[in-house]
Amino acid sequence: MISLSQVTVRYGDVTAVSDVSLTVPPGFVLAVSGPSGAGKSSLLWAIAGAVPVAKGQVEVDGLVITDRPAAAAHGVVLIPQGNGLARVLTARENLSIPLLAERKPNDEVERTIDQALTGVALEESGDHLVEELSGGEQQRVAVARGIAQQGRVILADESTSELDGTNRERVLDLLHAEARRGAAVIIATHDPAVAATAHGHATMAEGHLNWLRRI
Ligand SMILES: Nc1ncnc2c1ncn2[C@@H]1O[C@H](COP(=O)(O)OP(=O)(O)OP(=O)(O)O)[C@@H](O)[C@H]1O
Repeated sequence: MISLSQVTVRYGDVTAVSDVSLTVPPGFVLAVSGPSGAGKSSLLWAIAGAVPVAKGQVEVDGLVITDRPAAAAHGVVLIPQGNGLARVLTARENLSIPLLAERKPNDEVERTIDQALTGVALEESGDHLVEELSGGEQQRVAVARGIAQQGRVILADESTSELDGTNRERVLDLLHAEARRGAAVIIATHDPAVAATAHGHATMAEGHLNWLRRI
């Protein structure tokens, strides 16, 4: 369960997120849309513990989120805009880093990576360097890395923006499957077709959140 109460995020004089309260229970997908600069990424970063909260509180399943390492250890997975992949490592290596950090056995890590790459139809590309992959393929690697972590919260920031229709459907199916597994999922998106698949839909404007369809 993601619970935000009156969360504000500031960068100096800029208020990126203003007094946002929301809950996303396990099993639900929330889409957040809104114009560029509205505060969508900052909202996800706050939930991921990647930016400090100036006011209010973020809680995930009872844990107050204060920093990224604690949030990650608690199962808060961020699939960042721009993918956040190491370009000079292979797709497999990128997927393995968070899994090995969890000290999972090697054979389990390999199995999980195979499943995740197959899920995004990149089972043949695991040994390619990220910099050799197309933009859309890199985006699918980032999604596979997020899915492989089996988090309790999945935060997908524009994770379908570079995909064709087939791959967009594939990624949306994966994110919905994560929700059915029990994750609480938030997708930041400019794409109305993506938002239409979610259980709830909110928009952001100048840091404020407004519900179009409530969870
Ligand atoms: N690190 C930062 N330092 C200063 N200002 C920032 C920083 N990151 C974001 N901002 C500002 O905060 C506001 C919200 O940005 P944010 O990236 O959260 O919006 P967004 O809705 O995700 O935009 P986009 O759709 O373009 O990704 C913007 O005014 C942006 O310029």
